[in-house]
Amino acid sequence: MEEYKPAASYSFSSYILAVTLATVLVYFIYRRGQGRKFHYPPGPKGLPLFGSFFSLIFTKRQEYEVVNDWTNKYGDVISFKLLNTRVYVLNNVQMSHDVMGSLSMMGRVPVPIIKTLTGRENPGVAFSNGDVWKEQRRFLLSVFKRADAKGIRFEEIVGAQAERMLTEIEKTKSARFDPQPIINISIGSIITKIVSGITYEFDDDDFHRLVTHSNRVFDLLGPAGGILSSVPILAAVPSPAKRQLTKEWDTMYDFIKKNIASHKSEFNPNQEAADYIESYLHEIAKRTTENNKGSFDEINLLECSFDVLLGGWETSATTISWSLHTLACYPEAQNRVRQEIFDVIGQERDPRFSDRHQMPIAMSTIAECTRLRPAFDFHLPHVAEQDCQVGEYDIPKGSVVTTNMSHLFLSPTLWEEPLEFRPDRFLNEDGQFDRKREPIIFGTGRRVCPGEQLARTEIFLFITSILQRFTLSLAEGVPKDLPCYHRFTNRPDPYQIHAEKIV
Ligand code: HEM
Repeated sequence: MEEYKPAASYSFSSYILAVTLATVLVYFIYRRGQGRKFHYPPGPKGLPLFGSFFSLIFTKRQEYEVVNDWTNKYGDVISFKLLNTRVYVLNNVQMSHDVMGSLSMMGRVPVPIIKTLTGRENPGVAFSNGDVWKEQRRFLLSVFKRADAKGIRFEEIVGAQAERMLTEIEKTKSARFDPQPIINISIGSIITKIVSGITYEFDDDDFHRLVTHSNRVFDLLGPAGGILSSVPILAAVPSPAKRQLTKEWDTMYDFIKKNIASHKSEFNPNQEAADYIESYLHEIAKRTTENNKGSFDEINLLECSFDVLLGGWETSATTISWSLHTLACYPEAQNRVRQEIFDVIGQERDPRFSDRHQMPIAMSTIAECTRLRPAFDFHLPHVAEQDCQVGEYDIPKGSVVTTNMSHLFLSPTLWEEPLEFRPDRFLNEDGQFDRKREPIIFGTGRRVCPGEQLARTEIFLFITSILQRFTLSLAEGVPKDLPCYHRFTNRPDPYQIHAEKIV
């Protein structure tokens, strides 16, 4: 295998090339746009043609820090130009629900790598648009909705992997260890089981290759909600990092293609589907009989399976990894959740997802963990497919719109002492979990995360299973304010904890 050399997700030279290309393009767009008057929200003025591009490039600060300065200056909705694209950032939950829920706001910026590898402009669910997106998303949701009733059983799959994770943690015998690889592999096993039906051994060669390549994809992709990566002209600029990403992406496709081929060779139309690929083959067969193929074919099956792997792996693993770090920092909070676990579930029975209804302390503690350490700074950007409005302002067709989670979750204007860990902020006067205040980690509107139910099951079962059996503490030298690695998600830097078994 060729040596893997990590590269920055978007290299500086790419941006310089992009600037040159964009200058020409923007000039023509600027000329064409003369005479049309839109009422834009306030925001940084930026430079003619380039807009605020250089403010985000020529800085050592993170993108979200720069945008939060603008947010503090300009308010609930801000807008600015990046080359030829107008970007809107929503800093208000209700506004995010209203705008992202609009029929005009369902688009995504296309990912050129997908076209390079599949030869098709618009396949899959996470980066597709129009009728293909509607059809593929509806189908994915219908498969996930059937979960736990028949076919794919989320709770059973997650419970089995939680058990394997506990066995791995127990092997550490209270010595310091990094929980992230264990969480990553356990979540990866859940998502591959859902897509392919196979439970891989942790040391299976195929599975190991997939873990390695998917980690590289997550590293190379850059922030999922990144504002610069949502500018179409930049997404199209070639770079060494993108060439490397294309290779890694293709290796993940190979894994899925192998699974599709083996499912096809064993396909029995009279047998109930037990995983996503099988459900999809049933749909293709049914539609062929009805002479109503729609967008159901093997390229869409490949891309949708990839999207589920991509969307459902690092996101959940990052959220759980941060939660374990946070809980290890706050032994008092752990004790409160543990007492609730003992009261509601006891020490013998495994936690069930339905237990959450009787467990306000656990739910509010999980909500506070996700607020304090959001997996993304911004929601995956949407593209306006038609001219539309946000309050009194215009959003012209083609604009990119995102929601600023780092502001909504951590701003002192919205939360009392936002950097303090206080799970009780999510309890109402009756001591019940107040769902209305919960951080909107799964997005809002029509493209809201279709894996929400699965992710909630994973987070709840993993955290309660660990706290039922172990007391967590930070290993010596690990900081409470652990830095994070801004890649596909805000992954924690490597850290170590102790897990002391409760006897
Ligand atoms: C804690 C875990 C997770 C978080 C924080 C998360 C968050 C998100 C967010 C913010 C979006 C973008 C929503 C938008 O565009 O408005 C999204 C989309 C998506 N997520 Fe998740 N997600 C998680 C887990 C999962 C899981 C487990 C799966 C699959 C099983 C999944 C699959 C997807 C897919 C396919 C999309 C694209 C939907 C579309 O474009 O229509 N996610 N997720």
